[in-house]
Amino acid sequence: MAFPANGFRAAVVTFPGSNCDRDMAAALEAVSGQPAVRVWHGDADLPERLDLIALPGGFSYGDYLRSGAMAAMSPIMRAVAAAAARGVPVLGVCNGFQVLTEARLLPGALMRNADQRFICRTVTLKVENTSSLFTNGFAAGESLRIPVAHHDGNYFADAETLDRLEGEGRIAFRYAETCNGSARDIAGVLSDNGRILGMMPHPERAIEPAAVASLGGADGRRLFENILSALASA
Ligand SMILES: NC(=O)CC[C@H](N)C(=O)O
Repeated sequence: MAFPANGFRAAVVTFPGSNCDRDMAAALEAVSGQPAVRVWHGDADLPERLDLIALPGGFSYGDYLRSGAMAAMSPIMRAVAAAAARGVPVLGVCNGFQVLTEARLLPGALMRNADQRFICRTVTLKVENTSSLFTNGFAAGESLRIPVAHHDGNYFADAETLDRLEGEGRIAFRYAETCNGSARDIAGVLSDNGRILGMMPHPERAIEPAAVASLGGADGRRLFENILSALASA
């Protein structure tokens, strides 16, 4: 994929208990051809000139207190918030989504799944937003097959916030069938400027075209391709 002179530069943050950071870095490298910079939660600063910050899945701080609550207080999250305020795109997947809500970079909260069980399977998502840098290559209403693996994926926000998110086109994805009890079947939400995406499903586990559907398929790859093509044409 063509990309401007300096090449695509993404950072992947690792918290104690992250377990999808390597997969996220591998996915970014597979799609962009550029190695991702690995950043530790205790770092005070991010590398310069980033095109994307990825907060990966996992069980940061053992999910103690609430999933993502302690990671949201990590030194690196001050730098992430500052970069996001400058418009640097941020992708939070699963635990990364939990961290983004706990850090108040996205509205709402991820509660325990409605049936109290850990859910680990590939689900069908319906694409709702097609204008953000993460979703621009999808068709409205398109179905994607992406794996989920979480016990705290039950998205909650008050009715007024949910109405606002819907009115502003900030629901990125919905579950095609009920998954974890999420309000209005929300699987992913965008920030008001569309440059922060939090989603429970794992696109980095669905990037290998050769993989059969039971290994995740390749629909997640398209999300990373969307980011690259949006940035390349910006
Ligand atoms: N795969 C993950 O990121 C797990 C997220 C989270 N700790 C949960 O189980 O809810």
